[in-house]
Amino acid sequence: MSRLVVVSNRVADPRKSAAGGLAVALGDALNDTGGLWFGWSGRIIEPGQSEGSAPQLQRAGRVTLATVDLSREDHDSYYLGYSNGVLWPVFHYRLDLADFDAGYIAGYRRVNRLFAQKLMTLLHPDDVIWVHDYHLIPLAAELRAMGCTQRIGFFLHIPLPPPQMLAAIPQHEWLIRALFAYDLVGFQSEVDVQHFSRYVRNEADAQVLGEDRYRAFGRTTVAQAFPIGIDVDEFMRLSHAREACETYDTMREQYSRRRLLIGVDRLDYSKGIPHRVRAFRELLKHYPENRNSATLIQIASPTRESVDAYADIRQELEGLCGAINGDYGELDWMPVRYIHRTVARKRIPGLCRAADVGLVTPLRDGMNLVAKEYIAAQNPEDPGVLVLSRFAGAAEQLKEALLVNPYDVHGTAEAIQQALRMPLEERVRRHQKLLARIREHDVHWWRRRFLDTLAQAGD
Ligand SMILES: O=P(O)(O)OC[C@H]1O[C@H](O[C@H]2O[C@H](CO)[C@@H](O)[C@H](O)[C@H]2O)[C@H](O)[C@@H](O)[C@@H]1O
Ligand SMILES: O=c1ccn([C@@H]2O[C@H](COP(=O)(O)OP(=O)(O)O)[C@@H](O)[C@H]2O)c(=O)[nH]1
Repeated sequence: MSRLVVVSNRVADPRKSAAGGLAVALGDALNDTGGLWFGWSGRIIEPGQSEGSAPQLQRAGRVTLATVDLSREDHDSYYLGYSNGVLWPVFHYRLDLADFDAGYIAGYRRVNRLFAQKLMTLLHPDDVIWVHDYHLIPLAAELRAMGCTQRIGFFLHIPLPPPQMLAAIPQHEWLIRALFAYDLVGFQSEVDVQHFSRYVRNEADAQVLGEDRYRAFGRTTVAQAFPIGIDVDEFMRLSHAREACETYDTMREQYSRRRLLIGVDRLDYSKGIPHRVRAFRELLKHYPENRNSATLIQIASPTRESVDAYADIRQELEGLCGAINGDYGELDWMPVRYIHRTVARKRIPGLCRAADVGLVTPLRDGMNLVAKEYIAAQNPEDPGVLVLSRFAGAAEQLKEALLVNPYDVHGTAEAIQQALRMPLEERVRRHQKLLARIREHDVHWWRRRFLDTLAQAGD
């Protein structure tokens, strides 16, 4: 059997918990198959420190982790600059936040070449290589230029914007051309595939060879949607572990007379947290029965703090939460509990189960695994209600959630009120359907379907 080689910017020990959907999902997928997981070590070498030449290898159960360090200059231009200052905002439809500083692209190319060079030394002839996310779009092109003939697949965890928006990136053509060095390109949702298809037909004169195959730039690739899932059984086991039960008991005890709403996100502008908090304020304003009762716990895990837009959103959110607590808080009740820390993954199921309403309202999101975790954590006999943005990739699958437009603050407040008032019978009915769907399309299904399609692509 071929060995699976996974490549992603972020690498995490799959036996330990991680914040961030990609690390969680890849850990779950690799735990199934074993293999090699290659990427950045998370360490930055400051000027004057020496850079090791070979990747560092570490055994983690059935998985070998192979990581490389990055120099400060490479980290800043490749990770903070081009990946998170250009690609992340544009791919999340935020042209206004993109920083098209010409300097970043050189670092992005350099790190992709460095990854390719280091990875080449570890490859076996029959390996199957699976590259992940926007940090590494040109990796296959670099590997091919170095003589790599193995099958290579790519999965984009974030949305692909419409062609006109993509075209705002000065290197858009180079990026899409680079995707054709892969045998298979996977997206989270059908909308993303449509955007890819429109781009390559209109901007690159691609020939469409059957439903999913495209020929352009002298190469053929297959493009399809593979919505990522969670490991439902593992998450349910986590829900019954000691830490989750303790968290659940504490929350239920503290909020026994109150209704609890939960949001769990990285503090990213794509997650729509300020819009959500405004919708919660609207709820308190228009439905006074929720005052002194409904409490929003918002976990906002720190992320990419040296990128300006992330510092701005933190300030905005802190101001908003403070204002709502000032306006509506009582001596014995604060409407918003805002926690700017990463909460250990083992605590997440207990928090979700204790909450009457799960708020997942990104302005744009590739998938959003928290939406699926919220469903998996519920008590099937008395489940909470998921309020989900129509702009999360998860909305294509989770139609029985209460779907909202997060820009419509008043409409979102109405949906929250509907969730708080929903009768038990309707909650159970919706939850059963949602649970069946996340079970059917879980993380194992995602991995199998992608790798089976990759095995056939290019035949
Ligand atoms: O590695 P970081 O810079 O700390 O960021 C964490 C991850 O964020 C993004 O996650 C995406 O992948 C999830 C799983 O497919 C998906 O549910 C979510 O919608 C995406 O935002 C990013 O794409 C990853 O590369 C980061 O590791
Ligand atoms: O404080 C936190 C915040 C998030 N997460 C986990 O990080 C992942 C976030 O994935 P998602 O796809 O929702 O969004 P991303 O952060 O990858 O954009 C989920 O598994 C969360 O349970 C966590 O363990 N602790």
